[in-house]
Amino acid sequence: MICARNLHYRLKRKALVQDVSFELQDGEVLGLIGPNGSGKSTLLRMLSGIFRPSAGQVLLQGRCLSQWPRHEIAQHMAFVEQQAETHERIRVRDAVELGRTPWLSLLNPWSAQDDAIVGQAMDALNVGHLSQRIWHSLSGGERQRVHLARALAQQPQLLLLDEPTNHLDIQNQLTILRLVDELPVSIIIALHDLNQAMRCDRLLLMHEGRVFALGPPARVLTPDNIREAFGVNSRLLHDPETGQPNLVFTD
Ligand SMILES: Nc1ncnc2c1ncn2[C@@H]1O[C@H](COP(=O)(O)OP(=O)(O)OP(=O)(O)O)[C@@H](O)[C@H]1O
Repeated sequence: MICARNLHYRLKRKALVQDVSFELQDGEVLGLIGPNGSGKSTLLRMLSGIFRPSAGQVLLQGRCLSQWPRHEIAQHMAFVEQQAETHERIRVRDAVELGRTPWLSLLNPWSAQDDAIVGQAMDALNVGHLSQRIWHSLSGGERQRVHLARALAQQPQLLLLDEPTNHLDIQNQLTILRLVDELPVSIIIALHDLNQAMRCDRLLLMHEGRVFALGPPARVLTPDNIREAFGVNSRLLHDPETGQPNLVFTD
């Protein structure tokens, strides 16, 4: 689906991301974890094509991202940034409809099918009741859900999500995590909550711009890795009823 080959990103003389390589399989959910400033957002921006790598390559379906026309990238992947902004005075329904832009052309004008796709995306994120509200009047969590609805309306095969549960109350966090579990697309999701990260198929743990560990959650979220990367002690407990693993932390 998407492949990072020896990606580097330098700003002036500072290396923000160094030598990151991995390959995402179709349908896989890869969790991106790491302390503040470890390079997660910078990596996501390179994968989305917003940042051009200083060295290395992003391959989308085997072809270098820099060779893809912008609208074709948008037909394949959608990116929900951490503090995504949008135009002033735009209504929520219009913001979600923007997700259909990559699919529209003179030969392919807006149709009832586009209306239906937008409606489904709004229902999935529970923002239908906000349809006529001005985007700027929304709360942080409502904005986050509208951005996610816009990304779903884009019908991508790959979703890049930068801390999508930020700002959300617990019910909406669980809604997003359930969507991530159920959507039949590949997903790369940056998360700070390590217990939420445990639901991913694989985890990429970043530390100081580099890959510190990559693999299944149980192999990445070890007490040693957590201590070295985050500087905290942890223990894995199991829920007595469900048997689900749960990390608890001490400093
Ligand atoms: N425009 C910039 N100028 C200077 N340094 C920058 C710039 N943008 C990012 N950085 C630095 O690059 C490093 C990586 O930032 P990045 O936002 O990718 O980290 P992150 O892992 O996403 O952090 P967080 O968990 O806090 O969101 C940080 O040290 C950050 O301060």
